[in-house]
Amino acid sequence: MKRIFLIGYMGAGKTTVGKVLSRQLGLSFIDLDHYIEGRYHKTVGQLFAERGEEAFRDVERRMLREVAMFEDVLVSTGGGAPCFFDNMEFMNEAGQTVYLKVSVDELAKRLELCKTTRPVLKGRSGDELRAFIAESLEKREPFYSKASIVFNAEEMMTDQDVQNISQALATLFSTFN
Ligand SMILES: Nc1ncnc2c1ncn2[C@@H]1O[C@H](COP(=O)(O)OP(=O)(O)O)[C@@H](O)[C@H]1O
Ligand SMILES: O=C(O)C1=C[C@@H](OP(=O)(O)O)[C@@H](O)[C@H](O)C1
Ligand SMILES: [Mg+2]
Repeated sequence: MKRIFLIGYMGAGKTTVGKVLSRQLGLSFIDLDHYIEGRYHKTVGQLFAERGEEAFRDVERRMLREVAMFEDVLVSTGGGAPCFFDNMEFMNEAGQTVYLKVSVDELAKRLELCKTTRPVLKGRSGDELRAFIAESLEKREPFYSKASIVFNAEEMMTDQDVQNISQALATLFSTFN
């Protein structure tokens, strides 16, 4: 039985890479944000606006435990998920965690283009956006770095990169199973 959690900052590519990697590994794919949106019939933006971040984190915590009941699955989490409650320890016990690591400059570049769907970044741009990313990434890094595998995701993932992650995961699974 395989269960993988992709973690990392907003814009690291968890949703994008997760889809490809799950196919490569023959696993079902779940994006935790999309799962929450389906269960609550609301977007993440609406949940933040209507209930606030604290309530969203509680929903996220519960939905993470729900998807972790599934077997042979790859779960792409939201960027904040590993950094609240004991979620990171929980994921490490439930499966293998893979941190997609990307620099502040690259994240700022990517997120400038797709920040509207991310309530945490609302109203920030340019230097302010970059400074916000730098500060929050520093706080989150200690959680992310508890992952079983840290992968440099600075550049657009090539097929070879996906192969490399798959290979590293296969080695880990053979160690643990
Ligand atoms: N490896 C990558 N290299 C360059 N851009 C990427 C990469 N992965 C994702 N992107 C782009 O970055 C943005 C955020 O990707 P997404 O998969 O939604 O990230 P996350 O789920 O980690 O927040 C998207 O516009 C996507 O096209
Ligand atoms: O980092 C965060 O606090 C968040 C990341 C988002 O997911 P992505 O990392 O997929 O953008 C989403 O869960 C929500 O907007 C909050
Ligand atoms: Mg995502």
